Amino acid sequence: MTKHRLSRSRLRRDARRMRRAGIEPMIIMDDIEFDSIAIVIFFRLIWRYRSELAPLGLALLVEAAAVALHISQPTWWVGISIGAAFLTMTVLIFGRHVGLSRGLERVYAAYLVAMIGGWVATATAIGPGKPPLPSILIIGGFVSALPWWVHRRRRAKVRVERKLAAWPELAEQIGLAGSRIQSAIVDLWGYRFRLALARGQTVEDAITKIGNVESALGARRGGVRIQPVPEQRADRADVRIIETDPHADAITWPGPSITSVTQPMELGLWEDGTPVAVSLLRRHALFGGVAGAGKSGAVNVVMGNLTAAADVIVWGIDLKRGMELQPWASCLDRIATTPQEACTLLRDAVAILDGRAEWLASHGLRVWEPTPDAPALVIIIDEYAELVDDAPEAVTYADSIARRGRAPAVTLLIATQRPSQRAMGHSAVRSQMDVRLACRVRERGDADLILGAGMHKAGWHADKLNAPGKFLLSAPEHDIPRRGRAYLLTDEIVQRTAERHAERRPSLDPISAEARETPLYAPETASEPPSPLPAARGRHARQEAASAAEDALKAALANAPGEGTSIGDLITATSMSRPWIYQRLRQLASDGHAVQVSRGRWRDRREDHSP
Ligand SMILES: Nc1ncnc2c1ncn2[C@@H]1O[C@H](COP(=O)(O)OP(=O)(O)OP(=O)(O)O)[C@@H](O)[C@H]1O
Repeated sequence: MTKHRLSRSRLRRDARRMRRAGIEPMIIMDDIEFDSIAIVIFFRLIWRYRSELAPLGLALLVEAAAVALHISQPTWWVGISIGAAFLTMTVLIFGRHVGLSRGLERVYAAYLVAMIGGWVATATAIGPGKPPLPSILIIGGFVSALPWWVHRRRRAKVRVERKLAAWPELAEQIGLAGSRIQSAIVDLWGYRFRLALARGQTVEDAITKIGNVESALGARRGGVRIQPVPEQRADRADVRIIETDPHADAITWPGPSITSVTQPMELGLWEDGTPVAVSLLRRHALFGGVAGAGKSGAVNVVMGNLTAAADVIVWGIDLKRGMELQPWASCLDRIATTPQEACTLLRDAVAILDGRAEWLASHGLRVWEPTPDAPALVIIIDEYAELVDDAPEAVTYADSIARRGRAPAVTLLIATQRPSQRAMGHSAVRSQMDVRLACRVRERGDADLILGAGMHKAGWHADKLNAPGKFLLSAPEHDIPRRGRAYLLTDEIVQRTAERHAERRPSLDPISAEARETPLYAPETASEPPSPLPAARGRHARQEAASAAEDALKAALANAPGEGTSIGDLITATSMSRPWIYQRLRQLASDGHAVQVSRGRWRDRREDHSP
């Protein structure tokens, strides 16, 4: 046999060529010891199966520790017992902070700590070889390892790790040579990883290779999605592998995803298993679809989230005698179940909107920033068509809120089966909806009614949705037709969530509360369309109105008698609302220009009469 001395780089090059030709290279050189190959293979196997072998490794470690402790420190068993008990409690109580998110996982980890601690303490005292300690270690260790071996998430993680370890080779075969996997996450529906592309490769290159990626990773057809990363780096791509269809069954609501109305809330999952997140801050929403398509289900998800946020108040109108919203009654600041109540509720909302708009204008502010002390107001109207039929005068208020409610954070969420012109009361409400969620509809035209003209033609096929809770979502951040499925809240979950959230609901801020008590537009005239506010007439007109009112206020204070003038007189003199008057009086008082003579009576500051 001729001896060949080959350089390593040459070997690697040849091996690569053979692989490309479909031959798995097997290089045997007579200067390599067979036993060293065996050792390498042995350690490779151990590394490959490290997760499955972890219990064995742990048992060996425990045995070694016990031998060492028994020989050197046999009296330490007391300290070890106390330490183990302490650690067991710590794992149970604080385990969630180290990744043990589920209760069962914490119990298992605590059980292991207690078992190992107890065994090591006993072995330290009497010696690890003393019966029955060896049999306890072997049998107890085996039994304790069973949950670890069968744990679904662990096995899925290991399977994905092994698959991704082969990526460099796979990437070379599918034309993405040089790309690297930066991080991977395994979840319920499959796994996803971030790909660092090689120099010169683009996300579009990766997208054109989707079929090859599916084949290389053994995924199902259509089971791989490749997208640019949110940070818009051209040399990175997010790859998602869907192994289980997330929409196959109802998806249980995982709990609220927001703590503030300023955050986007999760309504459900897209087909690729990623969450559907949408913001409702300063946006009106329309949920449509045939009876039984899941509108109320989607409203429940919104309720579950909004009631978890401390900076939003929710009012509800449910003319089906409260059938849909009643379970949330404890979290609703107000609920209307009759046409008359609905009308009053919407009229009050307009008064609040006006009060806030005026306050914003007088402070030179553009929008109402929700906080727990000054919460946003969301009005949920279930089956809007019933409101139109039973309380037509309420539509004027709804229209007003739809047109002017965004900046003062007074918004509508309307659910209706078919938002035709008639069902919407021939108002502009539908055109003002910023977020549109279409569940299944009967006819193509109905998709356009909910989502907007021409949407069906553009691929928004809400008539093809085939299960309750499935939807298409159109919003400023969602402009491509993708199917989502809403989370499902069972009646028990709704009840439990409402009970839990009821304690932490905010109340109306003073500006809004005062505006509601003293509406800018008197209730008698309420059924007429409200006249436009200064805020709606443009900046110049608003400034003029504000400065004229300011002058009138100062003049009224200057002309006030010694005992001061009443708030009612100031309202008459300025034609402004009570909150505006109070706010300006507070400001003038702190600047030293006005004084409160007695309760509700004010005048300007005069040297001779100063109190
Ligand atoms: N996200 C969902 N996942 C699975 N099933 C759902 C989902 N949403 C609703 N469903 C099922 O569909 C049924 C009807 O849903 P829902 O009451 O929400 O429909 P709807 O569109 O509000 O109907 P209606 O207009 O009559 O009030 C529910 O009882 C539930 O079983």
